[in-house]
Amino acid sequence: MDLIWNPPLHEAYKILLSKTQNSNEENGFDELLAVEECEVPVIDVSRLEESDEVRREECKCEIFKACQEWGLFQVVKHGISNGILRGLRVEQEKIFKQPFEKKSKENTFFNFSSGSYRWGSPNATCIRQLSWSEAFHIPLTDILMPSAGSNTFSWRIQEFGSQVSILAQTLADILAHKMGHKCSFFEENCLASTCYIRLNRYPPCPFPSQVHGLMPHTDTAFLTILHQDQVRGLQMVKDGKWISVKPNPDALFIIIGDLFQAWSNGVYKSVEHRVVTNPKLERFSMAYFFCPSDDTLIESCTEPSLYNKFSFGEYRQQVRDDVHNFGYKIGLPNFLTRTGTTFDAPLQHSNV
Ligand SMILES: O=C(O)CCC(=O)C(=O)O
Ligand SMILES: [Fe+2]
Repeated sequence: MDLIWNPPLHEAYKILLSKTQNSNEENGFDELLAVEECEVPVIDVSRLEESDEVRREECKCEIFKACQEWGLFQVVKHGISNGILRGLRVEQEKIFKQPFEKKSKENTFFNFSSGSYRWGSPNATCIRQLSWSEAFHIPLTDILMPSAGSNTFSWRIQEFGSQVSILAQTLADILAHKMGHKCSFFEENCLASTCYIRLNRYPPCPFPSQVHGLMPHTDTAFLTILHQDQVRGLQMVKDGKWISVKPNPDALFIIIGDLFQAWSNGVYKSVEHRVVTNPKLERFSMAYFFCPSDDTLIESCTEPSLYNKFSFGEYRQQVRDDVHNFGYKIGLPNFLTRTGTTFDAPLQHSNV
């Protein structure tokens, strides 16, 4: 029997799962678990604070290279203390271990906007689109409002958010500078109140080789700063192949998102990633999405542009519409210009 805090994933997926078992659809499913493990680039960002310009430049070049070649890398010596990370992790566990009924009424019990609590894949039409997970996707504006009240949870979120936002601004400035833009764009448009925090929980899954924890997707933000626990699960595409990302408790993982790919005109890679489940262990992760306000216009910083201009709000709406209509996000391919090359859209979940 499911624990009272688990969302009813079994019940919701019963029909799709039994159809698959009867039709042997899983034979056509790529092997989720037998994926090679790999250590993604590790960058010591404490060098950015050093007085030696050569050391600072060396670090910036590593960041630039990782964003072009990987789209996902880890930073160590990032200055965010273990206390802050552990503090939020404790609160995260507490909030997920509330009864499902209570979590579903997030606007009543936790003062979050409705729609902040998400579970599974409500629009899935096939087994590949299922996600065995639940999440609180929280606009930071909800936490910063005076009406949010002061409780340990919101205090921990604010503490984490304010620290990682400094790291996000620093990385974004380096990436802008490397594209020849010494601009205040990020400082002006990506504010504390326009960013999002997403807390993920992946309950143990009885069908780990068939069902994703989080279906393949790219992140919508400029960049994501991710902290994951020791339980393996994150995988990314590298050179057309899925590889498993080794957890590192000392690191924060940086993931380039769609907005940076569009802004950099394809130089920085919004990398496709997914999470696989574990049959016995639950897994937690927390993500900070570095985003601008909805009216911010995103346009390529070089010509000819691969993508048509769009506002962040327009992009988010398109993602929501696609998820509603097709069960997955299409993302940047919707905005390609004639110059932009066409490619097959991967199946996506929505993190907007
Ligand atoms: O749980 C993870 O490791 C990744 C989460 C993720 O990709 C997301 O929230 O967008
Ligand atoms: Fe993601």
